[in-house]
Amino acid sequence: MAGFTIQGVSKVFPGPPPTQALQGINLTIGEGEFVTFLGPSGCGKSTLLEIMAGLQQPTEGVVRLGGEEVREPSEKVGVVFQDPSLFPWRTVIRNVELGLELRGVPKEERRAVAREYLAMVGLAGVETKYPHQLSGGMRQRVGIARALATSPEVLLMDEPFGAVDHLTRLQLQHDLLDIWMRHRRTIVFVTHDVSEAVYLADRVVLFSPSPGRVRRVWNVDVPRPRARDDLALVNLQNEIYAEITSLTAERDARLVEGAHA
Ligand SMILES: Nc1ncnc2c1ncn2[C@@H]1O[C@H](COP(=O)(O)OP(=O)(O)OP(=O)(O)O)[C@@H](O)[C@H]1O
Repeated sequence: MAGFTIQGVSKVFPGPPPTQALQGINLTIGEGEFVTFLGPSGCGKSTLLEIMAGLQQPTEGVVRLGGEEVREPSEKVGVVFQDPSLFPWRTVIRNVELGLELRGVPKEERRAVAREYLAMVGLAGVETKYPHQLSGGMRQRVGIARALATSPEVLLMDEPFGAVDHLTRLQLQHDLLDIWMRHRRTIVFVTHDVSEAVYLADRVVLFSPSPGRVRRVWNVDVPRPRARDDLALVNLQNEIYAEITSLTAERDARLVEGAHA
């Protein structure tokens, strides 16, 4: 397993006009740690996650995974996006075994692994169905099983539960924690939802926008399994809401200043 070291990472998207998506990000994520990235829209959470996945290059700075510089996508990293992007013409099990198939793993072996991960995400019995026959929550579980099937050391998740209904989302959070507690892979999870960020994480990183910077980091020192109404979690949520309110007020004040300049 491996952790990340993010040193002086900035990202400018060329224009016109150029957009400074990230500026001076320094962050260390420990091996086996569960970290959530939180922040208002446009503060660079997805951009940083994509740089960590090797899908984008930083303009400045470096990201290391287990000491090695991340320059391109690697087998060590599994990625789950909001849209699981399953292939509609492949059955559920053939979607899950895709990564193993691309690596040339023999059919019997990859099928057994895919079956195991489908069972792990609570989907035993739907192997031969097609994606359109599943609910949104089930499709997202297939996406998670597919990411896990290649045994990555790290799971990077970008709003993976953003498109499912509230009750399904709570269940998926519970199941993800269950998987994490059994396998202790490093997980970095992007969300807009303060309660989700706090419930899941060992540490919550709040970003501020224009340009994206780390605003504040909180340790969530609450043992698992956690009750969602645990007083310490609720107090932490309130503290984070207050910080988001103040960063939004600061941004609005800057906009007004800019308009009067
Ligand atoms: N490919 C791109 N080209 C140009 N600008 C981009 C590109 N990708 C992102 N940006 C800009 O970079 C900034 C950060 O975007 P990013 O998607 O990383 O933010 P985010 O915090 O993940 O937002 P959201 O929560 O809405 O998904 C935004 O201003 C966005 O418009």
